[in-house]
Amino acid sequence: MSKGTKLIVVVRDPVTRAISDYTQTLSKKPDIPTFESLTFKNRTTGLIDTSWSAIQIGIYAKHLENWLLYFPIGQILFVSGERLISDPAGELGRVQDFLGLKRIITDKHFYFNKTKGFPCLKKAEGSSKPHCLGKTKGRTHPNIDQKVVQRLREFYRPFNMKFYQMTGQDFGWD
Ligand SMILES: Nc1ncnc2c1ncn2[C@@H]1O[C@H](COP(=O)(O)OS(=O)(=O)O)[C@@H](OP(=O)(O)O)[C@H]1O
Repeated sequence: MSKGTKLIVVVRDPVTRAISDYTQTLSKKPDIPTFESLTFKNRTTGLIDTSWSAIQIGIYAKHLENWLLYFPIGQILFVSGERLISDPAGELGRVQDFLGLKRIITDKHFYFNKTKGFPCLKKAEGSSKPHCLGKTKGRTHPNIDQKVVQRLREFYRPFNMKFYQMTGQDFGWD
């Protein structure tokens, strides 16, 4: 990879990310254990299983430490997955600026689709029709035991703080 390569990384709340990841696996393998049981090495002590990829991927600060061995921070853009939903044009504005492109994609390209519950394109490329992402994006997540969610929030907090500090951005995941 060229030294000047620019990287764009979309990050979202690691707890929601883990549940989303699990939801995707569940859709392909309905017989897998529950999210709650996969989360812990030891549920009684609350020890999280960081070898489970759904959990591990969300420890962004650790991954960033490794990437910084190869790329300067200025070559990496961190896109907020939450803002990609609440303000897609704003977030894509940052992407276009980062890539040195003219801001061609703006608010006027999006509308909020109430059925999908997400922003969609008013016109897909090369078509005059609106376009939303497919059924595999924006799935309903299973209900997860709130105590497990809370334990995961606690687990991720220090890593999130470190990540905000490293990127100079507060993603507001607390
Ligand atoms: N506009 C729009 N429409 C639908 N979905 C949207 C959109 N913007 C962001 N998202 C969020 O993207 C999540 C899926 O993206 P992933 O990165 O998990 O996709 S991938 O499976 O890795 O390709 C998906 O996560 P889930 O909600 O868990 O399905 C969405 O929350």
